[in-house]
Amino acid sequence: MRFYSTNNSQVTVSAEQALFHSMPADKGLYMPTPLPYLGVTFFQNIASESLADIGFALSQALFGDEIGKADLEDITHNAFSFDTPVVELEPGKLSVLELFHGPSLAFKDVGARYMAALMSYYSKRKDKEVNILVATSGDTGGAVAMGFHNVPGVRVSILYPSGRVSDLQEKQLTTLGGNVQAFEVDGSFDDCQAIVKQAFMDDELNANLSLSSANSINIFRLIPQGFYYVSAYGQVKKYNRPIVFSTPSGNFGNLSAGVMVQQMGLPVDHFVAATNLNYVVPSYIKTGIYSPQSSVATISNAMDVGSPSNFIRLAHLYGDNYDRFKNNISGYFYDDEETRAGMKHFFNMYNYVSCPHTAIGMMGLEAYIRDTKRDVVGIALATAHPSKFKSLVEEVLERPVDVPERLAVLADLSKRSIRIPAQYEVFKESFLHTVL
Ligand SMILES: N[C@@H](CCOP(=O)(O)O)C(=O)O
Repeated sequence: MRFYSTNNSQVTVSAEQALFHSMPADKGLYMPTPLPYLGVTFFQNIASESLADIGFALSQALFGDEIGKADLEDITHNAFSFDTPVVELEPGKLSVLELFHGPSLAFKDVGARYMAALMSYYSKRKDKEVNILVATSGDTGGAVAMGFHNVPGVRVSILYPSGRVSDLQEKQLTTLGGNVQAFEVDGSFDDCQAIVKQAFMDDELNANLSLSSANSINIFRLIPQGFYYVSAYGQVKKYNRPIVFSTPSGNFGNLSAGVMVQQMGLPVDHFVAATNLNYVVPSYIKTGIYSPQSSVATISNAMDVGSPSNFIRLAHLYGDNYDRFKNNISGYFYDDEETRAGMKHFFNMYNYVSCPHTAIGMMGLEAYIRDTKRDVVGIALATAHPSKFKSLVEEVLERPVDVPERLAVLADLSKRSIRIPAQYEVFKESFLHTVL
């Protein structure tokens, strides 16, 4: 498998180059070519395995010519020591796919840990330290910090918007130390993402350092996110009815990963893109006009993305055809008041405690089923453990929320961050000071 740039399909690079360079110099994003059609039978055969075994089977189908079987087995089994259960709220109709059983209690563990294992594999033959730059609106940072903590030959710098992540999310980014450092940016997630992207285009930085990204701009953060759609399919295929996934969305990597496995042959009937007030994609689906905006701060902060990086990937997956796009994805969005009401509704109705992002996915799914009156197996992706948003969830549901030990221990640790304005030159100077 090779990887082309969304800005120039003629130039392709190897998996290793796409992994370490993250972004092509022409400012596009890498896409796999060819995206193999593996067929429904392939997915039927692997879907009931563990997440690690699904990951292994798919990795072998995709990169088996580049990485040997035993190494791929190590990579996937090291990455996925947890599973992604489907919890049925209304059997055969409405379920949640719980993606928060990994170390950082968010779905990003899947991509971050796979990438970390892959980088460790390739890094053995590299002589230069790899500098991972990552922008986060909440969940990516924690998963990347934990996934790459103490990985030899790798240093991680996390940029996050000051005051716009939850307390426990911030602790995950700022307390590990060692090879992980955090930049607290006076700005939005989009400012953090713009700084990271500018760093990848900076000749001076690239001449001196080996820079890579662990955001979903890196195709290897995104590919493993397809594995859990397969796992979910394995858990509900017994119903033998059309499957609809509702994906809470911010940077749209999660949804792009789902569409990729669908195009490889996973039998998914339809997707719902569910967002908060950062609704540029639902708005595109409605109007055909794509118009990125400044991000709006909401209680579902991890989805506060006004200019989603992966829109371009989605457009490519549909051959830049608006009708194909809107026939396969429906869009729904919710403000904070509706999100709070949704969290209460799912608790009262099913005794299910959800984080605000998951509630948005569940509301989008309910709305799709109500609007279309289709008889489908609906699965909403549960992206983060509710305890990551402890104070909000407790306030909305008026009940205490249990915090798993691995998160609770962070509460008493002191944060260490480097505070900077949202200015590239200030970041660059400070970053160079820490890494050179
Ligand atoms: N929702 C994200 C924003 C970054 O998205 P990514 O998928 O590109 O890493 C977060 O939680 O940080």
